[in-house]
Amino acid sequence: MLAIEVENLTKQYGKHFKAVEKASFSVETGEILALLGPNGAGKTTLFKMMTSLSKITAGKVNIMGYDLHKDEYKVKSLIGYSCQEIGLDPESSVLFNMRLFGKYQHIYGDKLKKRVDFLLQLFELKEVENRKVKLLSGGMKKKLEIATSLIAEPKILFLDEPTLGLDIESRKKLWGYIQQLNEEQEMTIILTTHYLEEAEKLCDKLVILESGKIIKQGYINDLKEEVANDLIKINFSKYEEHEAIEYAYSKLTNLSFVNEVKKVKQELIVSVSNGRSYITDILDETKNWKYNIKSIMVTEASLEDIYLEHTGNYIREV
Ligand SMILES: Nc1ncnc2c1ncn2[C@@H]1O[C@H](COP(=O)(O)OP(=O)(O)OP(=O)(O)O)[C@@H](O)[C@H]1O
Repeated sequence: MLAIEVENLTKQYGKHFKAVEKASFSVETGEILALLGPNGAGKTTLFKMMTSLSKITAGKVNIMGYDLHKDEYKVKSLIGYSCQEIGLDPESSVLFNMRLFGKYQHIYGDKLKKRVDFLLQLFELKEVENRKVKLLSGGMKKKLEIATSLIAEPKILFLDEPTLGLDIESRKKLWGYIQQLNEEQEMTIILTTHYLEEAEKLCDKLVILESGKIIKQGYINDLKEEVANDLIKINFSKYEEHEAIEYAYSKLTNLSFVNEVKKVKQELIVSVSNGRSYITDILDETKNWKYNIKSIMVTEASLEDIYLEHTGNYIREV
């Protein structure tokens, strides 16, 4: 069953600027989808429209078969939304914030107490339940943001930059919680991220957004297969980089087994059908070059290569 269906979703600010333009994609129940894109691509705007926090200019959102426009109340009962601006009160305790968010969502009494307790255990926040939010670490705050969005037992979870600014250890821990929610509770999850590693680790599906438009989408495995080629990445010494890249580019594009050569910043990326078997041919070719090669590496296509293939740029990670 489709959990999320978005059709031609558009957000216009003012007369001419479209922050999101005709976005269409879908997510099956139990899948995790990543919306990937640089700053200002329109990820948050898309999320806000899908969660009815921002008015839709044009297009449609269906959540578990319910039209957001016609059944807003029902849709809201099915989703949880976690973002930085969620509005935690920094001067109050973890417990107080959790209970307050429960009340916002019309959950009271024993039911609220049990749910809050369950979530604090799940996210290992029980020990700090009486601590003021302003005294929590970044990782704890992120966990609390997610926990508050889960109080009403949503079927679909929206996570806006769930691990932004966290160190890699805290990030990995949060990935564990997200996977647990997905696997144990069959929760459908849609998240925005700048981190390719995050999308690769967690997600089944990918939507790449640039300047408000979807430029590529699909299952990560299919997208990797599309890139199909292995990539041989060549770097040169800094002082002769530019000249060397131009020279190597002209030489490599003439080799019969090379499918494509791309110049990306200080790197040459050579696509070949079977990198491992051709690496010696490439090394032979480079023997006579007068330029110093700093490194030469064979890799299988990664999410970064998929991103590069479709955007022509490495994603700017922050
Ligand atoms: N209320 C608004 N009025 C006018 N323009 C806006 C408004 N909100 C957002 N924008 C613009 O819409 C574009 C998309 O912004 P959005 O916050 O959705 O991007 P994003 O992909 O989430 O970026 P980031 O990763 O930096 O959060 C940006 O150019 C932003 O400046």
